Amino acid sequence: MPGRTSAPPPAPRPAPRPVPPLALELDGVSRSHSTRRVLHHVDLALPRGRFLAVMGRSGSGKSTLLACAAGLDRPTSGTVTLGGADVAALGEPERTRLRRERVGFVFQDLNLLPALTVRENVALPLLLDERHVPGTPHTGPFGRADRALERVGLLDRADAPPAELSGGQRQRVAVARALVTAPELILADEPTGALDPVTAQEVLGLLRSTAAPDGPAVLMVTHDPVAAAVADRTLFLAEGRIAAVLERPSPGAIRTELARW
Ligand SMILES: Nc1ncnc2c1ncn2[C@@H]1O[C@H](COP(=O)(O)OP(=O)(O)OP(=O)(O)O)[C@@H](O)[C@H]1O
Repeated sequence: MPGRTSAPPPAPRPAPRPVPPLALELDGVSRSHSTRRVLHHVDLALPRGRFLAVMGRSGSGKSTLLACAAGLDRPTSGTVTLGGADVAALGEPERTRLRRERVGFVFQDLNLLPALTVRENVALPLLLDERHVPGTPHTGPFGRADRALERVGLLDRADAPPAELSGGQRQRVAVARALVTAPELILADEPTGALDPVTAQEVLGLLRSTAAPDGPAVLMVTHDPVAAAVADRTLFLAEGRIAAVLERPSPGAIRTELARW
């Protein structure tokens, strides 16, 4: 109609941001030992590519949470979903395989085997997989180990025994070993507990860069506010319950929060 202006076309909607799949989900997880409740109804959803720190006083349930997340301990109630699989629904062989393929572990006591070279240690999770196909030198266990070692800056030490490396270098080897299977989740228990502050920052930087888009999620238990401040989010446990969750807190904010629980 003359004189009538037509309404402008609606602005295109921004495309929804893709939500990364969950690497780990805890839904109402409780864990008791005899009559004592160690975890109380813990809910947690950790998407791939995110870095979560778990803090709390000694005895607050951090290790129990980690063990339940890894399928190493069974919740008394609630469900743990790891890489889309309900852990309780799996038999022990499937659970072991799920852990080996989808989860990488980095612990304070490094568990590197002294009789093996650095390369062999990193390749071990692949060599233990009975279904593993040898592959070409590049795609086989040792080629993949070398690529993981390259990521942590230690390819030049691949032929050395772990004893010839510093503590920080050994912990970087442990990170390479955790990464070699391209897992969905890295579980780290006090990974910097035995390291000096500078070396600790190197290892934290590696974990931080690991939890990138398209990368695994990282769940790290730590007592160190400086380490926790590297994560996207810090969860505080108190007597087995989630007492608080902070987004990108500073070390100072973490100390303040810790003092409350
Ligand atoms: N197998 C078990 N049997 C009985 N009690 C247990 C068992 N495992 C853990 N507990 C108890 O559960 C509580 C939480 O233990 P957990 O190791 O999870 O705490 P934490 O926060 O990791 O402590 P820390 O920082 O000292 O490692 C503690 O009081 C502990 O004594």
